[in-house]
Amino acid sequence: MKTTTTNNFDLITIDEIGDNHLYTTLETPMKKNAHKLSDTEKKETISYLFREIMDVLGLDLTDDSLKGTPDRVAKMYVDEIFAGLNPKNKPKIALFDNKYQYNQMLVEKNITFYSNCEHHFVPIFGKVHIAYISSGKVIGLSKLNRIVQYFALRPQVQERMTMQIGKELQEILQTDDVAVIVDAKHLCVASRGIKDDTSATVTTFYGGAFNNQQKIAELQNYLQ
Ligand SMILES: Nc1nc2c(ncn2[C@@H]2O[C@H](COP(=O)(O)OP(=O)(O)OP(=O)(O)O)[C@@H](O)[C@H]2O)c(=O)[nH]1
Ligand SMILES: [Zn+2]
Repeated sequence: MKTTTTNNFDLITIDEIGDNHLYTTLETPMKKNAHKLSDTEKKETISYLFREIMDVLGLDLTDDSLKGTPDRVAKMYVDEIFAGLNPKNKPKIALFDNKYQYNQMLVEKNITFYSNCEHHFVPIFGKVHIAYISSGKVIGLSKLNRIVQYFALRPQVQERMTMQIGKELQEILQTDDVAVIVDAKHLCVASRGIKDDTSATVTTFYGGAFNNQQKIAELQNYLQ
């Protein structure tokens, strides 16, 4: 087991857990060879299995409204709401030189995201706010949204998604000076279980210069 320390976080790299898991604490836990099936094969299998679930629930799969649902769900999982599980869908990032030497924080706020809770497979949704200070490169604004979507389109927990976005941006932008704030509603809390539809969950990632009360206060000011 290797331990690496970056910013405030201890990243524990666990090389092998059991027979078929290979992940770090920051990565979405994936089994080995997760992508050896083609997208078509994944959809065929999911459709078959979802049909079984519907059948067990007693639904009439000959009904014209229900009969296409297994295929719809399979397509939605693979092509849409879980597309971020497949590295081939990672966005291509355009960086530009910071020729204008803009040296203050850039804040992209209110990025809408929809994800799904990995414990219950029901939606998590809300806003992501991102800030960074350039170390020489600037990123195309829309790419910030695309990075958020990539990590959101997986079964998630909010803490991991927040960290994944923050670490990815630090790597791409070659700077520690990155902040990520996620403000989200969890339908597993709102629509079932405890059924609290007023609470929200806030998670933060403050790297480098953002580990500073003044910087955090400045950022909070822009978010009001
Ligand atoms: N920390 C964290 N917990 C989450 C997140 N999404 C869902 N959860 C929680 O995961 C927990 C799973 O708890 P369990 O007791 O195994 O599941 P459960 O019996 O369905 O729990 P209830 O939701 O309390 O009915 C619940 O407390 C959820 O609220 C997340 O993003 N982060
Ligand atoms: Zn949940």
